[in-house]
Amino acid sequence: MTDSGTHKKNLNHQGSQSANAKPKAKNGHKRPISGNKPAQAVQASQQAGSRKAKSPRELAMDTLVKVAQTGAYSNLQLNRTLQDAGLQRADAGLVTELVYGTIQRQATLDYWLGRFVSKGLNKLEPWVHQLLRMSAYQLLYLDRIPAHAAVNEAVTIAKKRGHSGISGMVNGVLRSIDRGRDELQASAIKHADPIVQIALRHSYPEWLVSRWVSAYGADQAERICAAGNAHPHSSVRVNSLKGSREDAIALLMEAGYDAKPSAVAPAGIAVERGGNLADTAGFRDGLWSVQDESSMLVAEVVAPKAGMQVLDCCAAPGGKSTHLAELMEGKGKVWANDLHAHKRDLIVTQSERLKLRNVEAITEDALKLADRFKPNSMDAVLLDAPCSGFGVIKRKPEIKWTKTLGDVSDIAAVQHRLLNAVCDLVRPGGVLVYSTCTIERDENEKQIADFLQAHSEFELDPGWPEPILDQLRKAGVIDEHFEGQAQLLPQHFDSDGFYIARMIKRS
Ligand SMILES: C[S@@+](CC[C@H](N)C(=O)[O-])C[C@H]1O[C@@H](n2cnc3c(N)ncnc32)[C@H](O)[C@@H]1O
Repeated sequence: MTDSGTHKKNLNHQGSQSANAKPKAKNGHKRPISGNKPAQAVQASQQAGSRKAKSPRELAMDTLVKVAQTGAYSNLQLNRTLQDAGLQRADAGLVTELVYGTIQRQATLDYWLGRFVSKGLNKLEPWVHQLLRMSAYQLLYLDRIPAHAAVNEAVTIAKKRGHSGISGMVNGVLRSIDRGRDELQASAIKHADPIVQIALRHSYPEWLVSRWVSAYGADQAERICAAGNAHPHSSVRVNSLKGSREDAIALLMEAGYDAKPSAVAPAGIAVERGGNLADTAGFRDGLWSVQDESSMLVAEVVAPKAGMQVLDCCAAPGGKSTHLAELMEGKGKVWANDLHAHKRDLIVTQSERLKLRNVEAITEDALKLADRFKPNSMDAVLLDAPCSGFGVIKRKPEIKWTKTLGDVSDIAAVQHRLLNAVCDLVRPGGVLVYSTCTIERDENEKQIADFLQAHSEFELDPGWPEPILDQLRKAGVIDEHFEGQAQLLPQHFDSDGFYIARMIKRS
């Protein structure tokens, strides 16, 4: 059983704003840094200098407070912070590491902090609580930040923001954590209840662990939790209309990326090292798109043919619509629909960048698509439904703290309505593919079982492309009983957790 919490990350940072201080995960991957624009950076840091700029740690602390208090997505809030501050790359990397890592590990951090904060963590001011979490994260999870740097910087922030009692308390608590470092390992947390133990070791809410233990067993549940704390690697999908995967790999390697063919997606390339993939010539020229490898399987499972009419009901920002259009060799039509008018532009921008002429972006509530299109008019319909998102926790760690059991049943009810609203658009003999980026059975297998029970005109279809089935079998995702639906867990390919069901409408 993996416990990434027992290994400290190798972070080369001396606590100052050093240029070579690039945070690294324990496996050598860097977290993607967004909002890092050198020209703006220089200008903004000059402006910031005259305003008494905040240190990277103070910026990280403020970001954590905002995410916790406003429910903002961590990636969006972090982008805003980085763009406003205009940090050098190394400092931006430190802020990124501290924000994601602290949110990821907050339950484990609170478990240990609770021992040393005598008045109780819930009595702390929000900024003090986040400062302690963030500093304990450095002490317990980041190898190359010297303890004195983590503690001193925390005390400096506490002095700047609070009274002397607070800075004294921060100093005392962090020094106690530092002294006990060898004992305060996630793997040292023992509890008679395996659910509580997994939840505390890997930092997840108990209700979520409990559901995963029921659905997948304790061993797999613990692997899911560990995988959700790993650094995500990047990946791109090659535009098959513009070149081969081999050519794209060669271009990426030339540009300094460590690129290799995806273990699961035929058009995918896994990228281990390098900068922002959306900031490459190949991306701008439409040679590739940035997409998770599990997500790339969805259009492959739809397996559309050139000339078909295909409807993507929930399409923005257009990752799967554009993939469908590529697989159709630019012929036929992909109707790329989304509820939100402002998201239509995202689909148009991607289609134009990829030079795809067979994507038509439309704006409609998918519940009303039956008013716009005739029954039996589509060769294939894709419902990539809104979902709880538990498959993408490693990219959006706050999901584990913000989503509730009530959210799961609410979104499952929406998915049920969406499936019922769009299924009549599939022609007899046509295909309906349902997918989510979650690992919740109520939104996946159970959703589809209920749908098939109510719609005897549909049946699951195991006729997926053989190269994909082969990889899924090798990874243990499916077995000889495969019927046409698969649940990828985040540990299977180190990619997102995804559910895909392919159904055929009987002729
Ligand atoms: C999982 S995301 C889709 C991702 C997209 N398929 C891709 O691969 O880029 C779900 C999308 O569903 C849209 N959505 C939510 N409710 C909807 C509805 N009732 N009708 C249409 N779209 C909806 C959201 O705006 C969101 O963009």
